[in-house]
Amino acid sequence: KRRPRQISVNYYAKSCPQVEQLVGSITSQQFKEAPVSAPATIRLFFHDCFVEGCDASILIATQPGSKLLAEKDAEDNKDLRTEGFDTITRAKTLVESKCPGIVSCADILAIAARDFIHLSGGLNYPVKKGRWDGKISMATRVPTNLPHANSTVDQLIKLFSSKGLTIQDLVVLSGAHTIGFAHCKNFLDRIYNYKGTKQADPSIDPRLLKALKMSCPQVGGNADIVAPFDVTTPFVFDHAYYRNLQSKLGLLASDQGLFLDPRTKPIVQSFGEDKAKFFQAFSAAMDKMGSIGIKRGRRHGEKRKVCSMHM
Ligand code: HEM
Ligand SMILES: [Ca+2]
Ligand SMILES: [Ca+2]
Repeated sequence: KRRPRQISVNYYAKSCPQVEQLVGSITSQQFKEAPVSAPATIRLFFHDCFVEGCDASILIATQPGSKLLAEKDAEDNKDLRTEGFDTITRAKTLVESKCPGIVSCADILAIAARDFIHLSGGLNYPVKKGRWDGKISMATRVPTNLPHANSTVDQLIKLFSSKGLTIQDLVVLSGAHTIGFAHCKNFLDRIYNYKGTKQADPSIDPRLLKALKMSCPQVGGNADIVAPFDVTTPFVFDHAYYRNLQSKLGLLASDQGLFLDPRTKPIVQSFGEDKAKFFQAFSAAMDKMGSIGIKRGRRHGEKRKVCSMHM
């Protein structure tokens, strides 16, 4: 008999009722010790869901000596912080000690991402569970399934639509850039040579431009330097991101583009005005993103014991 491919909030009610508490004890500890665990884990969840669906494929380690790279070793995933992976490893170890063989890595990642949104000031929305872990993790599948810092709004809309996400979902989920940081290389062209003009993008606030140029020299800069997405509240989950876009304070071309394109600009404006509306829409969009490519059963899925290794 085929079980429906759906997930539910009370999926572990009988098999592991304390799963959210267990994950929560790890996420709150991590948040205190290393606050960057919040943006790190939220981004990890996004990069998981967009490649092969929300199935913890992002957590698989490349086999030692193998030429076939796993997703996490793809160029686009090189900058995923270790704090995100560490959080999931710790949570999984604790959950396995109390409920062995029950809870998927994919579900733990979904719960942890929500925890960090809540810990950072966002809503504590309910997380559906019942995802199985995936059997495929290939670096070659990554570049076409993830957006890039210089993606056009048109490309972003097409990519999100290919995942079942709307234009509104694109704008809402980009609001995750209310926390976290980006490396210079992701906006270097934008501040020194926008579209080959040898000039900065005209849609950057001059003071922000000056500050970014100070942190990120055109050549010879330190590759580890990062700049905050939200210059006002980089560690607080709020709706400041949208206000910033209206003041030309977006960091990436893909961020600022949302205020330049007539299809997305009105949505940016409405979230800039209404925090509660953004929070509600963000919870709904995370639920939707968290349902991409769900696997159930042994034919397509597995329940890993260690998140970085297939069964
Ligand atoms: C819409 C297209 C998007 C593009 C082009 C994009 C691109 C990027 C880039 C280039 C970085 C910087 C990485 C680095 O330099 O270390 C980044 C960071 C981040 N992204 Fe996105 N992103 C997008 C959407 C999303 C979505 C949908 C989410 C989550 C729902 C998200 C969450 C984050 C977070 C939290 C960070 C900060 C990570 C950290 O500080 O460790 N992004 N993104
Ligand atoms: Ca995945
Ligand atoms: Ca913020």
